Amino acid sequence: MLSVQKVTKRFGGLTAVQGVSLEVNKGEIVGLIGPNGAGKSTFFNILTGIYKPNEGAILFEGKPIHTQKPFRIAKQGISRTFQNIRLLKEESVLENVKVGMFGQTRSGLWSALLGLTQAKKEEEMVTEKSMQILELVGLKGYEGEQAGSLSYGNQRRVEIARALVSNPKLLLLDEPIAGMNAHEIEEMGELISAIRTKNGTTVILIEHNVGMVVGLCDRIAVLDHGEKIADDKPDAIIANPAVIEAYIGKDEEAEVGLLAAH
Ligand SMILES: Nc1ncnc2c1ncn2[C@@H]1O[C@H](COP(=O)(O)OP(=O)(O)OP(=O)(O)O)[C@@H](O)[C@H]1O
Repeated sequence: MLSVQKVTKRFGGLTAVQGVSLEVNKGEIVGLIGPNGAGKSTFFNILTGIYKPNEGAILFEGKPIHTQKPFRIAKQGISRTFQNIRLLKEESVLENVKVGMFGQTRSGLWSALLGLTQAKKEEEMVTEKSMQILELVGLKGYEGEQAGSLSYGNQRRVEIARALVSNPKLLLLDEPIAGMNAHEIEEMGELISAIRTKNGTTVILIEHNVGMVVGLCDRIAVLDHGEKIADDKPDAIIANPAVIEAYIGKDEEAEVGLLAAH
């Protein structure tokens, strides 16, 4: 589904991502781990078109996307969440999810303003789809609540719902369990598995909690100083000396998780 080929991104004299390749198959859940500053978020920003790579290519379903603008990439079926929760906190949960369909509907501003039939139909369709997704992420009944009033874990669910409402083929999750308690982490793991099973969505997730990644992912790629140093099944990753070495002294949370998983 996704073929990242020797991608490099430089910021002035700093190489944030260096010659990284990654193949992702349809239906896989792939973890992307690495110490702070390893280049994980930059890699997501390259995939979604926020940054253009200086070198390399990215094919999505066989077509090059590294030259395309973010909205075009999104339209082809790549959706993401962000490290920091980005909700319209004053708006309802439903409105926040509907925002995820922006750019997917056909009616223009004028027809929307004039309330023409096409716009009305689309509005109904978007609401219905949003309600279905809210049920999938376990937020049925919360649609009328103000997004900012929800628990931290549920706000993350709203973000995922917003990313899912456009029916993405590939979902990129940037630290989906950051700041969550143990119970919320377990529930989020179950939700990500359910998204794959029920919707057939392929997932790449960045995460510092190695225990969670090991339990959830089919495969894990490890970045260190912008380079991919490992790409393997979870059991092999936690036994890989280069991975352990990369973490030691750099990321306490991940180091403890890695040793515990080991
Ligand atoms: N827009 C930018 N301009 C300049 N340098 C940047 C920019 N974005 C990222 N960097 C640098 O690139 C390197 C990789 O950063 P990145 O945020 O991708 O790492 P990360 O693995 O996601 O880290 P973390 O786990 O802390 O979120 C860092 O040295 C960072 O300071």
